[in-house]
Amino acid sequence: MIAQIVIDLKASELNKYYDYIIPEAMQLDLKKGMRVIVPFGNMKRLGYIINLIPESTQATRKIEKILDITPSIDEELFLIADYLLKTPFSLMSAVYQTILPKELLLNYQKKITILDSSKIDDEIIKKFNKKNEWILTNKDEETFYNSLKKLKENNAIDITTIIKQKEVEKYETNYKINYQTHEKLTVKQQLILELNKQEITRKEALEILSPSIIKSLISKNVLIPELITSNRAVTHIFDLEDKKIILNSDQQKEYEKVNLNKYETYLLYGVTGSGKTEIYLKLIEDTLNNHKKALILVPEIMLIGPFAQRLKSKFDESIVSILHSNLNSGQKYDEYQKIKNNKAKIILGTRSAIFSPISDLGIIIIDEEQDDSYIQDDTVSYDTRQIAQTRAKYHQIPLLLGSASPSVETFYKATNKEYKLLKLTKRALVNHLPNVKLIDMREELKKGNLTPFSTELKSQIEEKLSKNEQIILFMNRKGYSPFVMCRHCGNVPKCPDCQISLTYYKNKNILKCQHCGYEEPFSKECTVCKKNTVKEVGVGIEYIEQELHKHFNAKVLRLDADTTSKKNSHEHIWDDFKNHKADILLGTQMVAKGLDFSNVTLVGIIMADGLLKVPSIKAVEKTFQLILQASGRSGRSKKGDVVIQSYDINHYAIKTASTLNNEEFFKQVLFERKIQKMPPFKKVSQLLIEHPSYLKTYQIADRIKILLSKTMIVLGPTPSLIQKRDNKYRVLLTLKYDTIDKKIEEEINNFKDVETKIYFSQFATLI
Ligand SMILES: Nc1ncnc2c1ncn2[C@@H]1O[C@H](COP(=O)(O)OP(=O)(O)OP(=O)(O)O)[C@@H](O)[C@H]1O
Ligand SMILES: [Zn+2]
Repeated sequence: MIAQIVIDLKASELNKYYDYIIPEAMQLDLKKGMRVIVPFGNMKRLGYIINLIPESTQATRKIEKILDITPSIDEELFLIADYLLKTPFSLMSAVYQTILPKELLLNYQKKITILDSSKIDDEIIKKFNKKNEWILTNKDEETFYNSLKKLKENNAIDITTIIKQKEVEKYETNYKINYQTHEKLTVKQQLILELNKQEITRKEALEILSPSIIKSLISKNVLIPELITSNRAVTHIFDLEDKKIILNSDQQKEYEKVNLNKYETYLLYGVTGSGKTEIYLKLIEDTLNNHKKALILVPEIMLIGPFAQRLKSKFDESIVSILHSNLNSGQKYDEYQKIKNNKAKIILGTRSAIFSPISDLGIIIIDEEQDDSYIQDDTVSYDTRQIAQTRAKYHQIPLLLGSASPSVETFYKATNKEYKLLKLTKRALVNHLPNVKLIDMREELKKGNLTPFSTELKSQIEEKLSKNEQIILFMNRKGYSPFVMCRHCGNVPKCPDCQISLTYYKNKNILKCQHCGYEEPFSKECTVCKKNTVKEVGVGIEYIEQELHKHFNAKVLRLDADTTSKKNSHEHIWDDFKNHKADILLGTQMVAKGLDFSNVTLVGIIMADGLLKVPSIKAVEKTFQLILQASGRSGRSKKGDVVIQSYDINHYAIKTASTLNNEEFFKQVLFERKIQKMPPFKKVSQLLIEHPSYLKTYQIADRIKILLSKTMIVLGPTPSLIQKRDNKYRVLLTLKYDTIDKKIEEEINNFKDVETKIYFSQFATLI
């Protein structure tokens, strides 16, 4: 028997199957979808078994080791992989890496051992440890590549590959306490018997006893150690709540339209605060009663806490599994095992949880379906909603997309009956949507108001504070100011890699690139003219925070990427604000959606038009959605207000959002998209072409344009926002089409060489 294998190495030249002989002894155990170790060139590598075939003339080498007891890639994951591989330029190895949890991938290390030390230079000898071994770091591999190659040829050293699974089960020690002892114990040793417990973890024991006492207790057979698998469970800081809710008649009517035994995509389109979550919970309950499992996706970590609280309060905590990027790899591994072993019945996670190995899946719910974070546009690119459809179809179950401001594409499909539309038009706890005021900030300037708060917003903040009600302020610009400039010569410090202006952070006194994270210390001295005249331009969230303290006597919590880098910080901020430990929550888009604080009666959107200026084909759509979502945080259980500040009050996205008029927005945006040949009418992708010569970059782009124009609309070439990077010029082509053939990949690859790099962005997210 022969196995066709994809090797775990990301390179387009290796993007094919390799045939390997299956040794006699493995024939019974080996199955399609298992991970194995194979020799590849002069190294060892992880491989995925894609096919088993009777014979092959290509196969000369043997599989060395099987890593799985049951296949890691099952029938359903293969289906998803096939789907992902239809996208041009997707690599097999990258696709399998994406659909499997990272914790199942392997770490490769090269180990050098000395065969003949007389042939080796001192500089290299120094690198070896006492055991005469040297484990290469990535840097070592680069630096010493040539010398090591020579030494190997001269038989001075041997090179072997060590392969380790990145994460494995963790064990810890538990002690059983033996009360039947006849040993004489000291006073301190006696402590353990006063606990009145059958067993104790080593950690707990160490809190009351010293290691030496524990040791002597073990020798006296009072403590009996045993190894248990440690549970690196995800912990929460919130308390469980006791909320019993009966669906109101509107909710009940829409809930009943969902058929759990049939594949169908639904859009639950309900105004903010209409109680979509309650419908989800009811459907999850029904799914569990059917002995099936539920998968729920939320767009960002901020929403995990609130949702986990609802789930864990309503259902048995132990059947809920949680997956997001803020978990450490041990926790992820344990959650993955919990799902694989069928212990988890409800799986709540962010984007990549869509690939969780769930058998007997009964429903998939995607909350805030309009959110961009459901799209990954990297080496592997996918729209989570489409993967969810593939899974729902496979299991013949419903996919429920929920939103108060659906994406234009989803809304279009729902109105064309491709999706079933469920609608909630009223809030659950109050009779009205909030009262919205749109403020023209140009008028404020004319009146001489130079603060970031309009007179209206200021007086509303004062009023709410005096009533002890809470306020959410939304500001989508990070840092203290979006850039700094020398007032003398006009120089603007830029990122050396991306050529994008650096954002100023006053607290840390640094300049930082929003694109790649590059940082440098801020200095008032201009690098060009050497005068001390560098100053900030424009305002960001840090500045707003400082101004809030200046103008109001209120406790402020800030929620953005910079205040949430620590573990559980999202949950702390959410919990603190919920318990009224602060009056004002100031944040980026993290505060805009999904959150349900009953005491918030005012939402202020500091700079609504700033959203329009984001370089994205979806800027208009996103502006509308974010304003509508943010407004929706106000007045959810008592009368509420919203103040939207903007320098451009006439743009239709801002106008329709300020009247909470989704229908009018969709009418206008669909009209515009139709003329512009944009989604949902055409698909839009991009190609990025990079070359060291300016002229050549454009020439190549033009030739590709001519080639592709036979089958699609091609716009460009236009310079990318990051015009030059790593000494290469960058230009973009925009492609508009109905379907794209994987074959264009081959044609375009013909243009690639050592100097020419070409990248494909399926969802046109390159800048
Ligand atoms: N039938 C009901 N009876 C009592 N309270 C309800 C009911 N339905 C919803 N609620 C309450 O109304 C509030 C809003 O509900 P929920 O957070 O589910 O809204 P949502 O539709 O998800 O809103 P958003 O889109 O703004 O996130 C919650 O506090 C919820 O507990
Ligand atoms: Zn950068």
